[in-house]
Amino acid sequence: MQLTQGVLEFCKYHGLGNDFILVDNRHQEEPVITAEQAVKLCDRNFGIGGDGVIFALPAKGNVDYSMRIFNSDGSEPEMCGNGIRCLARFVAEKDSEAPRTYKVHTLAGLIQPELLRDGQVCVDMGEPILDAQDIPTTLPPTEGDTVVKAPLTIHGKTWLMTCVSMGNPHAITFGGAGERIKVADLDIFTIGPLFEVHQVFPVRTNTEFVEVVDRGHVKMVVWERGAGRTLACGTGACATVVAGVLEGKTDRNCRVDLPGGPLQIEWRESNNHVYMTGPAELVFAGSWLSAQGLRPATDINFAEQLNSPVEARQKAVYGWVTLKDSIYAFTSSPDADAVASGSYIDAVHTVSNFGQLRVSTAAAFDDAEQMYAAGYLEGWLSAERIYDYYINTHEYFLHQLNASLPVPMKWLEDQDSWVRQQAESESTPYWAYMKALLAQFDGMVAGYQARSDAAGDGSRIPPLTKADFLFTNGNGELYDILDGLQPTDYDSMPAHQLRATLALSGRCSALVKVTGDLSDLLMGHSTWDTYSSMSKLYKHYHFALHNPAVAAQRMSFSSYPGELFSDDDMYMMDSQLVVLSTTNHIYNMSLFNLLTPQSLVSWQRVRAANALATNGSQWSSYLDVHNSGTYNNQYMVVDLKKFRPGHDLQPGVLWVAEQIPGLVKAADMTETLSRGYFPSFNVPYFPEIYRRSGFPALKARQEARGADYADAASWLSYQLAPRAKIFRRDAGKVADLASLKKIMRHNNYKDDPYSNGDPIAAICGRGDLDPANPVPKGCFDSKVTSYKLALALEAEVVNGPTTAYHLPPFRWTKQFDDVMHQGQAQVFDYEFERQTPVLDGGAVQK
Ligand SMILES: N[C@@H](CCC[C@H](N)C(=O)O)C(=O)O
Repeated sequence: MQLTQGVLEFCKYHGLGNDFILVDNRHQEEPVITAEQAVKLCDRNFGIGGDGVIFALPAKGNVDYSMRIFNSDGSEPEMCGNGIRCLARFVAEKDSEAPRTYKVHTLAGLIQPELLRDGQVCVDMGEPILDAQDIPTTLPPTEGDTVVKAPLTIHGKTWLMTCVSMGNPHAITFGGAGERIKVADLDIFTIGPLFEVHQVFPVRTNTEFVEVVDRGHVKMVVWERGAGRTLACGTGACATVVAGVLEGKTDRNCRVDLPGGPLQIEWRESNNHVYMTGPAELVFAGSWLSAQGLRPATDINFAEQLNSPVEARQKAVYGWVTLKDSIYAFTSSPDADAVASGSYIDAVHTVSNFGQLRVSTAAAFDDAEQMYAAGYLEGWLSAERIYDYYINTHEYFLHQLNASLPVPMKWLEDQDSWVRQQAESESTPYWAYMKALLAQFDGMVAGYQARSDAAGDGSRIPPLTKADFLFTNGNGELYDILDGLQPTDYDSMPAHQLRATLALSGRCSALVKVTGDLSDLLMGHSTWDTYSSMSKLYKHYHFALHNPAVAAQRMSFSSYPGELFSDDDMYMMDSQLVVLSTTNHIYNMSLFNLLTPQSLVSWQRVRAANALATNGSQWSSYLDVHNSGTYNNQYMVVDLKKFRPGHDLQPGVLWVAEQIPGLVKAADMTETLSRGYFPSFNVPYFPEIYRRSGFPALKARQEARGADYADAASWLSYQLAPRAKIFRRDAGKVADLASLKKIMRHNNYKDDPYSNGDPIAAICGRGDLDPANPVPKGCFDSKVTSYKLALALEAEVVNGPTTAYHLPPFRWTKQFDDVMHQGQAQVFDYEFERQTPVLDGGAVQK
C-alpha cells in the first residue's frame, strides 16, 4: 500500500455481498484512519461504500497478522466472518510468500482462515460462546447458563431467542411458539433495529431470522449491529447453525443461504470448533483522496514501481534472481542488477484459470547465465503448481495407465547424459543454444529446490529431483516409449472401448483459417489429455541472448508448471512465427525400434526451432535434428511475415511438418490454406506419414471386424474422422475471434449428426460425459489468436472442458476420485482471458 498525505489506497472486497474496504496497515499497530473517517468511507453516497473498514495489522505474538474492523457506524466489533475471508485473500495477494493458512489475531481471539484451491476460504472460527453473561445478554438462561428459545416480545410479537457469541454477539430466532419464520415475509428494516438496541443486549446485538428448509439447509436474513441490514454475515451464519443444533432443528453440518449467497457451516463435535467455508472477492482497488489527517506512514510496496494496472498488481507475485560469486539467489525486492526478473499470477486469481508467468533476462549476462536465472525464477515462482502438476501426472501414469516407469525413466536419463555431452563437445550456434536451454532446465530444478528448502519440511512444496523434471518435460516422450514397451492390443477390444481408445489417444484439435477476403489469419488450439493435467500456466519469456543464430528473443506460449515447452502446442515468437501442433499416434510397432536416447527429445528440438528459425521451412529442418521419434506431432508453422492482410497469400505463410521415428516430412501448405483452412485432429496429413504410422493397416483390420468396429475406426480416417467432418462443415463460418472460439469449444453432441450422440466426437470432446464409460479425459482448454494479436504475442485462452451448448461445467465429483487432481478447481467454469507479454490485462473479445 502507498500512503501519501491525504491519500489512502484501499481495496474493496466482498464476501457474498457483505462488503468491506480493506486497508493494508501492516506497517503500524494503530489503524491509519479513525472511526469517524471509517463512517465517511462506508457512506454509499458520499464515500466508497461498505459495511465496514478492515485493517490488516502487524502480527501480535505467534500469529501472521492482526485484524481490526470498524462497522459502518464507526463502532468496533470483535470479529467479522465474511471480513476475515476477505482479509485472507487480501494479504495473500499482497504477500509473495503467502502461506495457505493464516493465524490471525482478532479481538475475539485467534481465527484461522485457509485459502482453498478453488478460491473459497475455509475459516476455523474457534469455539462458540454460550454462557449468557459472556455473550452478553440479560435474557434468563433456559438450559444451564445457556439461553435457548427464551421468549422476547418485540413489536407486539413474542420471539423465541437463542443467544450465541462467535466473539461478537448474536441473537437467533426461528420464530415464535408454534410459528415458523418465512424470511421472504419479514420486514427486517422495522424489526431489526428493535432487536439491536433492546435492553436485554447490553452491547447491542446482531440478529438472525431463520427459516429451516431441512436439517442440512436453512435460509437466514440478518440485521447487523452497527451496519444494519447486510447481504450476509459470517459470524451470524455460524451462530445460526450453533443455535439450530441447540434447538434440535439442524445438523452440525449445514448450508446457510443468505441474501448474498450460501455459506457452508460445520460445528465440529470433535473439537467444538465452528468452520465456515465461503467466497471472498476483490471488487476494485482505489485511492481515497479526502483522507486528511491520516496517521503518518512510510511503507511503499515495491510492486508500485512496476508499470501495471492495479488489479494485476494485486494478484501478481514478483521476483528477481541475482548472481553473486557464482551463486544464484531469489529475492522479492527489486534489484537493478538482477539476471532475471518476472512475475507470476496463480491460476486461482484469473477468470480463465490459466496462471501467468512472465520472465525476462538482462543482456549484461551470458546466454547460459540468463537462461539458468530464467529457469531458477520460474522454478521458484511457480513451485507449488509445479508440484501439483508433477504429482497429478505422475500418479496418472502409475495408476491410470498402470505404467512401469523405471525403464522409460532410464531412457530419459540416458538421453539427458547424451545431450549434455554433445552440448559440451559441439561448438555450433545450434549447440550453444542447446547448452543455454539445458541451463534453463537446471535453473528450474535449482529454483524449485531453493523454494522447497525455504518452505521447509511438511510444506506444500516437497523436494523434487532432476529426474522428476525429466519426467514432467518428457511426458510426451513417455507415451511413445511406453507404447513401444507395452503394445496396446486394439484387435481384441470391444467396439466401444476401441472407439474411446482411438478417440482419446490423440491429443488436441487445431485450426489455421483465413477469412474470406484474406484480411485476417486466425489460429486456434484446444488441448485434449487427461483432466488431471488441467494445471495451465501461460508463459512469456523475453531473453536478451547473444547467440547470433537466435532469431526469437521473445516467446509466449500456453504451457504447464515445470515444463519448458508448450506441450499443447501453441507458441508465438517475435520472429513472427506461430507454431501449433496436434499429436499423431504411432500404430506401427516396428517404428519404435528406431527410438534411441542418443537423440534430442521433442521439447529440446522444438525450443531450438522456435529460437533459431525465421521461417516454416527452417523450422521444419530444425525439428529433424537428431529426431528422437518420440512425441510425434503434426506441427503447423505460420509465418506472419509472409501474410499481408487483404493480399494474395505468398508461399511460406503455412508450413506443415510431421514427425515419426526416423522421418520428418514437411511442406509449404499455403495453397491449401488459401482455399480457407487447415485443420488438425490427430490424424497425419502426409500420405507417407499416415501409412508408415500404421493408420491404414489398423483401420482395415478393425473394419473387417464389423460395422461397429468400422464406425470406431473412422477416427483413423483423415477425411471421415468426426472432427474432420465438423471442421469441413463449420470452418467456413469462422470469420473472427468470436467464431473461432466457438468452433474450438464446439461440442453439440446431442444434436450434431457428426457426433452421433457421442460427447467425445466433437472439436472439444468430453470423455466425462460418455454415459457408457465416463472418464475425466478429453478436451480441456482452448487458445485463439489472430494476425494482429499474434504479432503482439497475444492470445485469448480458457482452461477447462467446454460448456458449449449448455453442457454442464466439469466437476471433480466422487466418481472421478481415483484420478489425482491436487490443486485443481473443483468445478471448471471459466471465461476466455487475454494473455499479453506485458502485465497490463487486455480486453477480451466476446
Ligand atoms: N458481517 C460480519 C459481522 C460484522 C460485525 C458485526 N456487525 C458486529 O458488530 O458484531 C460477519 O460477517 O461476521
